[in-house]
Amino acid sequence: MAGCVNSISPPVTLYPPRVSPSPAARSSFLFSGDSVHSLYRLRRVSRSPSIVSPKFQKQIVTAEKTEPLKIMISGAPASGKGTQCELITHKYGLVHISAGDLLRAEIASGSENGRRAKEYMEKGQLVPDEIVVMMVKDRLSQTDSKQNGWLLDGYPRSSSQATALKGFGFQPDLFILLEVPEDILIERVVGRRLDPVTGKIYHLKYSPPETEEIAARLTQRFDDTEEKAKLRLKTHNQNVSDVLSMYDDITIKACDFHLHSFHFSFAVSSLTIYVKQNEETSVIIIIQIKGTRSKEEVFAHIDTALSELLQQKNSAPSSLLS
Ligand SMILES: Nc1ncnc2c1ncn2[C@@H]1O[C@H](COP(=O)(O)OP(=O)(O)O)[C@@H](O)[C@H]1O
Repeated sequence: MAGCVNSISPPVTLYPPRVSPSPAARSSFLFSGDSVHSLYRLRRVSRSPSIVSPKFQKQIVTAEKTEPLKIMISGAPASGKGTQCELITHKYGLVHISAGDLLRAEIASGSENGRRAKEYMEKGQLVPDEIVVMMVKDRLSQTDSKQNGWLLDGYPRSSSQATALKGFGFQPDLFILLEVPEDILIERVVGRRLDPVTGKIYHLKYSPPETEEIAARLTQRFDDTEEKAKLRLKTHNQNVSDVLSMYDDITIKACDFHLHSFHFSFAVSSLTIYVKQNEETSVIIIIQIKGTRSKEEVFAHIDTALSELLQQKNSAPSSLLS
């Protein structure tokens, strides 16, 4: 890989000169049209190459006709993933697949894998790939996920998990990363409670249960103590850059195959979007959102990105790529 990078001049790889993308393709990447950054970005894009090569255009068109949305969401413990997943699945009808929930179900089943998984979860460590990867792959392969699209929560947490899933042919359209300061996260985790009857999540201080009856039956996740939350946070911080760098690997691989690759990034207040594209992977967009904002504000950012993406996928081939 390193040899590959060195052998190609980065500016040539990332920004081959002077071919403008179509207006439709340009606008499809604008998530916040009124900001200075977006204008800057528009200029960057308009100096960039045609976003897709003719050969790749055919591949995208095919994918758009047949494939529903495929989203990955990542964030530290209590960063608001659960809340955002609920809002996303409610609006977009995606199948929510949480690696943590799959593992907890495995523990509840009493299986050997569940027993082993719990040992790692109690230490706030990643459960080994040989348990997690097939579990997630099997769930993604089920008919509902294939038909309705999926929202994969808490996976991948390492580049090896990302690579494994890619090997099975699962690539996301969008990668969402929720970022929240650590002190807030710990407070959120320690006060978090679950109502086992309704599945609703409460916080003892910020969203307390409505009645005494509910309060009496609330449970706490075994790994939601301060000590374990700190360990999970440490693991998350160690792994997140690894996962994000997985997209760099993809871009590097593109030059291995002598394909076009395309990459730019920009920031709009709390939202950062990176777009990388190559012939092998289609378009992957990473949005980093500061989860300290209200859940409505965070969702508004995600919603904008998803609507744009969906529109792009559903566009007639002629309007998207002409
Ligand atoms: N993709 C994964 N790979 C390995 N272990 C995982 C994965 N997802 C979840 N786990 C394990 O399950 C635990 C709980 O995960 P989750 O329910 O997503 O909560 P959190 O994100 O708050 O840690 C993690 O601390 C980890 O031990």
